[in-house]
Amino acid sequence: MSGRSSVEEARPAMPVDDMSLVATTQILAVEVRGLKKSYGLKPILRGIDFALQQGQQMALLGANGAGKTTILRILAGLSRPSAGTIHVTGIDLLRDAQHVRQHVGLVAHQPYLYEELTVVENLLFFARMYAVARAQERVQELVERLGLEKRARERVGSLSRGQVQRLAWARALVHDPHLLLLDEPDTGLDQEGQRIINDLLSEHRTRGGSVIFTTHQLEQALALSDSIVMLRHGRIAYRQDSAALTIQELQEAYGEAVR
Ligand SMILES: Nc1ncnc2c1ncn2[C@@H]1O[C@H](COP(=O)(O)OP(=O)(O)OP(=O)(O)O)[C@@H](O)[C@H]1O
Repeated sequence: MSGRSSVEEARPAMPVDDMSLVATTQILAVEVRGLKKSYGLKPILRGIDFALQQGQQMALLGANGAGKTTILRILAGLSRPSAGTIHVTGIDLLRDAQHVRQHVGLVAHQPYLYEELTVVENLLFFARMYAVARAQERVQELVERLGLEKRARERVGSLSRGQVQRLAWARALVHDPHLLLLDEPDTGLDQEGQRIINDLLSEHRTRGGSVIFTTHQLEQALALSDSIVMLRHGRIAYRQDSAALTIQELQEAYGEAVR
């Protein structure tokens, strides 16, 4: 991945489930402390703490409206927290959101694409925004990887839901980010689309990239994560290393958390 060395400052690494155990060598992918967010007078996040090591995948679970998307949007620099501190690959998000955005790719419910531009025009726009080297080649590569060749010159407004989701994945990956934030990322994808994103995710992991993803599929959460964090009423109700969990235990914990 590009640009990693620029952020390798000496921040300590902490396991996701215990902020008090401090290792010393590895920079954290994400460190969130005391995160709060309110919309008007309505508190949504009431004090969230977690950390994610480089190369780790975290599943963020919780009922509809629990605040999962809100956390991902804040981490992506699209929404400001009401309180708390956030570091992404060692960079203080509140001080330098622009720099953080260079390291983050987001696949969300909203595709964040320009409907009037074509597939290729959208990707070129984002590639240039992120100052991607050899933008044309990178865009071409992603169009092919996501199986969008036949739609490359069509406007986004004319694409199907699944094709838009494929393009949203390409946009999220165009600058080869360290951290992928994935909000129910297989929504709308057919079997082939799911196979493609599984391959892309596996390559991201192989390169040492980190992932935070949301899903309502508990089997998928357990299979694809190193750790699980569950939200309830704006707080973390449960966290556990995935390797320590069976699907039955996860279902039980989820049942309690969403009650
Ligand atoms: N822009 C906004 N203005 C006011 N309230 C908002 C806004 N965005 C989100 N909310 C509220 O914040 C709460 C958390 O929403 P969020 O989208 O983060 O939930 P979620 O856990 O991602 O849910 P889901 O599983 O349905 O995707 C909800 O009550 C929602 O209504």
